[in-house]
Order: sequence, then structure tokens, then C-alpha cells
Amino acid sequence: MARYELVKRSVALITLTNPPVNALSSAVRHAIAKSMEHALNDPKVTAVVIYGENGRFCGGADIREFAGPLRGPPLVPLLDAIEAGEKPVVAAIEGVALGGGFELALVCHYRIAHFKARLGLPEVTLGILPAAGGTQRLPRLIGIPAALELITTGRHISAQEALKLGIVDQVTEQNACEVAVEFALRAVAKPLSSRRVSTLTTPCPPDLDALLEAVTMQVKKKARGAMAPLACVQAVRAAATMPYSKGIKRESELMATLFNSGQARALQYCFFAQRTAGKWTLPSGAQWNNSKPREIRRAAVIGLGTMGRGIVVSLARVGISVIAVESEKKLLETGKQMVIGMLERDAKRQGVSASLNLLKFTLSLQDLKDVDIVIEAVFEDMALKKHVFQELSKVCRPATLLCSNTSGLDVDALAGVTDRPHLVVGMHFFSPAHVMKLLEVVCGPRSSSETIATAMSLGKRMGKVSVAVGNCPGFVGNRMLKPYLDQATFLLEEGATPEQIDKALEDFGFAMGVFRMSDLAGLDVGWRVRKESGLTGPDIDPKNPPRRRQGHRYCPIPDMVCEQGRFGQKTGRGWYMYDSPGGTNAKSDPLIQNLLEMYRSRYGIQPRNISDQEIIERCLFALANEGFRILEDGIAARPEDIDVIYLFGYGFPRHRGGPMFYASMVGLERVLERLEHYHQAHPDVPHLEPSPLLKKLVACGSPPVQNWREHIKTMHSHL
Ligand SMILES: CCCCCCCCCCCCC/C=C/C(=O)SCCNC(=O)CCNC(=O)[C@H](O)C(C)(C)COP(=O)(O)OP(=O)(O)OC[C@H]1O[C@@H](n2cnc3c(N)ncnc32)[C@H](O)[C@@H]1OP(=O)(O)O
Repeated sequence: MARYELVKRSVALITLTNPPVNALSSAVRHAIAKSMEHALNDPKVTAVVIYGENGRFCGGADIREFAGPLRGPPLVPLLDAIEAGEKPVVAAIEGVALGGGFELALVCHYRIAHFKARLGLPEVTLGILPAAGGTQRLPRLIGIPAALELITTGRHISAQEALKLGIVDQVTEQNACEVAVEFALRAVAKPLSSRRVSTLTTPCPPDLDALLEAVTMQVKKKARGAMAPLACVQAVRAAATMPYSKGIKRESELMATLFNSGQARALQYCFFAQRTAGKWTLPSGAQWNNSKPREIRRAAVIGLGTMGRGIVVSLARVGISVIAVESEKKLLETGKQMVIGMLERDAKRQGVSASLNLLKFTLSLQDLKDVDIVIEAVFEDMALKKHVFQELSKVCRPATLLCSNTSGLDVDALAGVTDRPHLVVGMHFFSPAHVMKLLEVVCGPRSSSETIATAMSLGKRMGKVSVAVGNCPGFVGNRMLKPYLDQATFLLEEGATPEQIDKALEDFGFAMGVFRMSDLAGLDVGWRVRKESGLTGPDIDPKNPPRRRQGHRYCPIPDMVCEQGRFGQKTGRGWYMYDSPGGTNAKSDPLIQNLLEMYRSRYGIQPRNISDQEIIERCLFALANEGFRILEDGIAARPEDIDVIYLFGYGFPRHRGGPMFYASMVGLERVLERLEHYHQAHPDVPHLEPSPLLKKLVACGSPPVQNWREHIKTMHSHL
């Protein structure tokens, strides 16, 4: 767990050996304690270097240990002892020094960083704070404003920035360990008192109170209900106003309030869920670690609308040459200018030149003969997409992968019109595709494991969080959206307003309530889907009972809004009104209030007061209930996959863990009871009927979300 050796006859080299990230597990802490004791007591040793094996200094505390009882030597006294020692200790930082790893470096008397190293205190993203002295030492070293920013955001910084801030003493392009050993030898005779960061006086700005107040307000606004960022501000305040001995106690008190909180559990769950999601597996036994992806050098994107443009940019950013295809000259020119503009802005931000030579724009599919992969991003119309796929079959070489950026159409039907169904897969990007991190990789029944592996690995290369899902209308994300949206509009009928529903969801932590989100996405998209599914439009049988379609409750209010040409932000009017088309400042619109009142009076609906609790329960339990059905149907392999999709694609608050984790935190029994209650009150809403999997899990004693997989295993998989 830590190797101890004597180098250059007098330097004790302690190397952390806990792959993959040298996390500070209890065994590692134990080994460091023993090694330090040995080094301090051995008269031959004049200095110490701490280093991490395999080019990674230390990824921090072992997060997996947080779920169980705390064992092994506690970190704070161990770190205090290193700092207090009478022999110089030098941290040799390669790779990462994060969280407890950074705090370990802070107690060393000197820090040498490799020029590619990254440092940071990401604890806030895990719902806790840097409670191994980080909140007390960092402000003493770099001052309050810079420390506040790093601790409340968890941002990783480069070695160069760390040098500028005064966190590291030297940045090197050589082997950091060798440089640190030489550095340690030179440090031997120098006094250590000024190198013990905990003994420094925190440099404070004159307007400390105003600064802390401003940061608190800013953090509150951004945190959307997350507790850890606020606790971080309070801990840094202690560093400014208390001696270290008291500050460290305050840090530990604040940590105690966070450590076992539901938010910390949710955020730590998200950390692992995100990593689990990449590990796809098929019933055939093919999986992420036994299926080799193809190498992708040349790609093509068809369609230069908003989605296509974002996809081109995402590909070009990672050095893949792209041929972008449009059907008309004007559209091609507009798309080209937008893509170039986006890449140039990107390059300017990074201080490099834009890699425009990777791009080619064309009107002809014939140019796609030699590409490795095609991503189709044309209008969401099955007939059009089928035509494109038929043409691609004729033009592209037989080994070219054909992918569709459809947001919900049948990927297998597209595969069926090609000469290579095994090379067809869905790649569902989220808008704007160059910004949003989520990618649903939609596996059709005929997609080969190599095809899936290639799409997943391409997603990762583009910096996306890729999740493999099965093929069904709407896949995972959009399929779950329907019951969520339905509940929101039913609540409108019953007496709520868009503002009230949005506020309840935003107070819950969503970046945007459902109506503001719909205005942003464009209301016409859903309207077209409803028309295509025979739920609305001129062909609807007038004898249809009001507010019912296909035997179930139906709310026509969204159709009525669209009939008035209100498509959301892009038209300047939707559920809200905006200053102009494209505006983003949503204001209440009296016309919508009138529409709701007229609608209710036309159908004799007596509006009632609806509590925020009912809004949350009906919207979110219906959402999770569909998630259970998706698991039952084998469209998602694990609850973690669903949660990751909602966290990265739909603005679900991370400190709530995602819809499935949230349901488990509320308690599956309670979710079941509330769904039964609402289904009884609304028997014509099938989405409120509790799913069999939910009932099964409750009957099995509501196991934690990580164990649901055992209960799903036996079910049919579409993956
Ligand atoms: C009343 C109660 C009182 C309670 C009081 C409690 C007091 C307790 C005091 C304790 C004080 C501790 C203070 C310190 C806290 C911390 O340090 S928290 C951890 C902070 N560190 C991080 O957040 C870093 C997390 N890791 C990463 O960001 C990345 O993994 C990486 C290091 C940048 C590497 O990235 P990459 O190369 O892309 O690899 P990954 O795929 O992400 O990871 C590889 C595998 O390693 C696992 N892993 C990574 N980090 C950790 C970790 N810190 N702990 C455990 N495991 C980790 C990751 O899950 C991957 O695993 P596999 O998927 O199984 O391969």
C-alpha cells in the first residue's frame, strides 16, 4: 500500500501503491503512518519524499470506505504529524493530487508538480468538504478569495495555475520524483517553521464580511439546495477568523453534518454511477472489456441543423476529420459558417488555432465513400431517415458504421433498410450536442458488439458520458419524459399554474421546471410527435370523449398552446412570454392564465389548491415508475444508467442522485403507496399504476439501489 525505500543514502522515499488512483484507504493511511514514523526515527534519513506509483500522486480518500464504518488511522492527526515533523517532507506530484491527496501535499513542506499534473479539492462534488485540514490550510496558503473559489467549486487546476497561486513550489517537465529527491536534499538544512502551512496567518481582504456574504449568496443561487457548498464557505470563514486549532474543529463539525447526509450519499452514488454506466454488457456475454472498438479517423455527419452542427464540432474537437453533408446550398453555407464560428470561438478560448482543415462541407453523399462512420442528423422523420440510410448503404464502403441521431425512432427499422444491420446503432446526442455531455447509444437487436463498442468509445473520446440503452420509442430519457410531462399538464387542468409547477421543481433542485424546459426545447417538437401518434390533429375523431385519447386521460392544453403559434422561446411565446423571439427571460403571460381559466370552465373543472408535495410526487414518482418499467423491459441494464441519463441529459439535481436513487431514498414502500393513491384517484392514467418491478422490490424488502440488478437479471434484456 506504500513502499518505503532509502534513496541517495539519506532520503526516505514513500511511494503510495494503491491502484488505480492511490486512494487513501485505511491500509494506505496505516502504511504512511508507519513509513513516516520509520523515516523520522531513522538517523540516516535527513528528508522525505512522498510520491504516487504509476504517475498518480493520490486521488484522495477512498470514497468506497465512506459507506461503511470508519476504520484505520484517521487522516487529520496523521497529516498534522507529517507537517509537525522535524525533517523536510517534499510531495512529488504527478498525475493528480485531489481531495485528501491534495491535503496530503499541503502538509508536506514543499510541493513539486509535474507540468501535466492536476490539483483540486473536489469534495464538494461528493457532498462533503475537505475535512483533512484543506479548508484551513488552503486559505492560509493562497488567501481567502482564491481558496473559496477552489473549495466551493471543486475545480481542478493545472500545475501552472497552482504555481501562480503559490500552491506548488516548482513545476517540472522531468520525473517529479527525481526532481523532488534533489530538492529534498537541498532543503535539509533550511528552517521548516515557515513551511508549516497550518501555522501561517490567513491573508484576509479588508472587506472580509462583504466578500463572504457575496460568495454565500452566489453559492446559494448556484447550489440549488445542495448543502456542501455553503458548509465550505462556513469552513473557510473559520480559517479567516479562528486559529488553526479551532478552525480544524469547526471544519470537523461541519463535516459531521454533511458526512452521513442523504445529499452526500446521492453525490457519491452519482460518482460511481457515472463510472458504472460506461460498463455496458449484452446478454450474449459481449461487454465493454471484451469487445474491441474500431478506430475512427474519418466521420461524416448528415444534416447541419442544430444537432448536426454540434456533432460536427464534437468530432472535430477531438481530431476526427469530418465531412458534413446538407441537401441545399443555402443550408450548407449557413451550417458551415456556424460550425466554423463555434470551432474558432473554442480555439480562441484555448489560445490555439482552430483545426478547420479537418472539415469538408458537401452537398453530395457520394463524398462519403471512404468514411469510417456516418452519423445521420436529419429531421426527425422516419421516411426521410429510411431514405438516407438506403442511400448510405449504396454509397459507403461495406465496413462503414451507420448511426442515427434519432431521439426516439426505431433504430432497428432503420437497420432493416440497410445492407449491414449489424453496423447500425443509434447515437442520441442531446442539444446542444457540443455542450451536453450525455450520449444514449441505442443498441438495436442486430447491432454487433463491435458496433456498440465503437459508438461507446467514440462517445467517450468526445468527452461524453455514454450510456448503452435498448431500442424502444423514446429509448430511456424521452420515454420517461412522457409521464413526467403528462402529470405536469394534468396538474394544470386541476388548478396549478406553469409558474407554480416550475417553482416546485426548481426548489427541488432542477435547473429548470418542466414548462421552462419545454419552452427552451420548442413546443412544436412534442406537438408533431402527438400528431404522428394520432393523439391530436385534424384527423382526430370528433366523437372522441373530451380529454381522452386511445382510452386514457389526455390533456389537450399543450396542443392549444401550439395552435396559437406559441412554440416557446424561439417564437417569443410559449408557456411564458419572452422579450423577443429567442429571448430567455421567462415572464408570466396573462394569456396563458386566461386560457387555463377558460379551459377549466369549459370542462366544468373546479380548480383546487395543489401542494408542492403533490407536484413533486406526481411528476417524479410517475417518472421513476416509468424507469422501473424500463428496467423490467430490459431497455436499461441498471438503475444507475437511468440516473446518469437524467443527471446529464435532463438537469435532474445531482444531489438527489437521479430519479431511481431518489425513489430509493424516499423509500420504495412510500413511492408504491403514493402511486397507488394517485392511481386510485386517476384510474385513467396508466403511468400512475405501480410497475410490477417496484412491487417486487418492495416485497423483497426494498433493497438498496445498487442491489436491484439481482432482481432484474431474470427479466428479458433488449440490450
Ligand atoms: C458523524 C460522522 C462524522 C464523520 C466524520 C468523518 C470524517 C472523515 C474524515 C475524512 C476526511 C477526508 C477528506 C478527504 C476527502 C476526499 O479525498 S474525497 C475524494 C476526493 N477525490 C476525488 O473526488 C477524486 C475522484 N476521482 C476522480 O476524479 C478520477 O477518478 C481521477 C482520479 C481524476 C481519475 O480519473 P480517470 O483516469 O478517468 O479514472 P476513473 O475511471 O475516474 O477512476 C478509475 C477507478 O478508480 C476509482 N476511483 C477514483 N477515485 C477514487 C477514490 N477517491 N476513491 C475510490 N475509488 C476511486 C473509480 O471509481 C474507478 O473505479 P472502477 O470504475 O472500478 O475502475
